Amino acid sequence: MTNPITLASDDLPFDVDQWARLEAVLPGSLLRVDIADDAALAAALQNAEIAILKSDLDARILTGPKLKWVHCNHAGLTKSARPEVFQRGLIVTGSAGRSGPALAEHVMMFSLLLCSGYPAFFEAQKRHEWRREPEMENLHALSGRTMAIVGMGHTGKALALRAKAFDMTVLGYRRRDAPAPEGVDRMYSSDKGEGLDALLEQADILALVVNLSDATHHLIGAPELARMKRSSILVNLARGPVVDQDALLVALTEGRIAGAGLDVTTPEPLPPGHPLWDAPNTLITPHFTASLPDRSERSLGMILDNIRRYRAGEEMLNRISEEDLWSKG
Ligand SMILES: NC(=O)c1ccc[n+]([C@@H]2O[C@H](COP(=O)([O-])OP(=O)(O)OC[C@H]3O[C@@H](n4cnc5c(N)ncnc54)[C@H](O)[C@@H]3O)[C@@H](O)[C@H]2O)c1
Ligand SMILES: O=C(O)[C@H](O)CO
Repeated sequence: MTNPITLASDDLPFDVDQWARLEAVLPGSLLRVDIADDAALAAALQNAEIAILKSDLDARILTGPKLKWVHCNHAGLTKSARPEVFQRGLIVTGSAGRSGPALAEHVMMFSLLLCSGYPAFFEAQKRHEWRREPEMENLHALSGRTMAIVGMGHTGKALALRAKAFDMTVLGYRRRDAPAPEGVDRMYSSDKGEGLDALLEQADILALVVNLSDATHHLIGAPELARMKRSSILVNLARGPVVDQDALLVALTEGRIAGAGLDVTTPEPLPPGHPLWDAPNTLITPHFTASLPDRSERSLGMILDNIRRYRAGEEMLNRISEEDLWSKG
């Protein structure tokens, strides 16, 4: 069997042994390309049937007469998964799930810090003050409270298990109606005609771990924030535009919700003068979560499995569907 010519971007996070394992399944047909070299990339795309990339590259670049499959080593693809790519019949896959447990921990970190009033304690500590303000006493343990999860993919499922281990009630929201994953007390789905209202109304923590697509752009805006409890907290690990950030800023400033934990913003980086930095009870991390020790191995495993599936004509892992399209950005 001849191997398809496969372009692999040199910036993939693989060590020598991992590169050798990739080369071993594609003997004599792997083109390693310096992604910063536009001419080398364009030339390689003329011959390649498969492109394995670290970055979520712009769909306009991803053209070649023989190109059939593009893999981007990111979970959320918004630049490559564009309408023109699907019109050209390309298969697009990503690495969703390579960081699921770490993202779930980040949601738990924001939840614990915000519900335990940690930002105010930390400010007091920096001033060397032993301080118990009345509002500091109105703090909530996670146990017995409700975690509502929007997006029940790799991260959503990992988060459900962690929230359940904290004795929380766990609600989940996804597109398709299917049995509840482990740890989820009640699933809601758009296929059953259910909207987000039940989650918004019951959530103590509303966690966004969903793809950004045309369907989820500004999924949480002023009407949704108005339905949330005043004591609730919004956590966004997905992508900035899943939230209408202007509406969030108003809700935080007016005390419509009690706080926010944001690993993603609009734009990124968030400019130094942006008012969101100073929003009440808001924690911001710079799209940066802790890494799993086997993160690159998880990526390589998905790529090797998908090469096998591609050759066998089987359904591929993490294939982006037209429903996942983000055509506005
Ligand atoms: N903050 C970070 O560093 C970071 C890292 C990785 C991923 N992410 C973001 O988190 C998202 C989730 O990551 P993952 O690895 O769990 O991906 P995933 O693809 O496994 O999960 C996403 C889930 O969202 C669901 N979904 C999509 N559109 C929906 C809709 N309209 N309504 C309900 N559910 C919908 C999908 O069906 C899927 O189950 C990614 O898409 C990415 O945007 C952020
Ligand atoms: O989608 C991902 O993999 C992370 O957010 C990094 O962009």
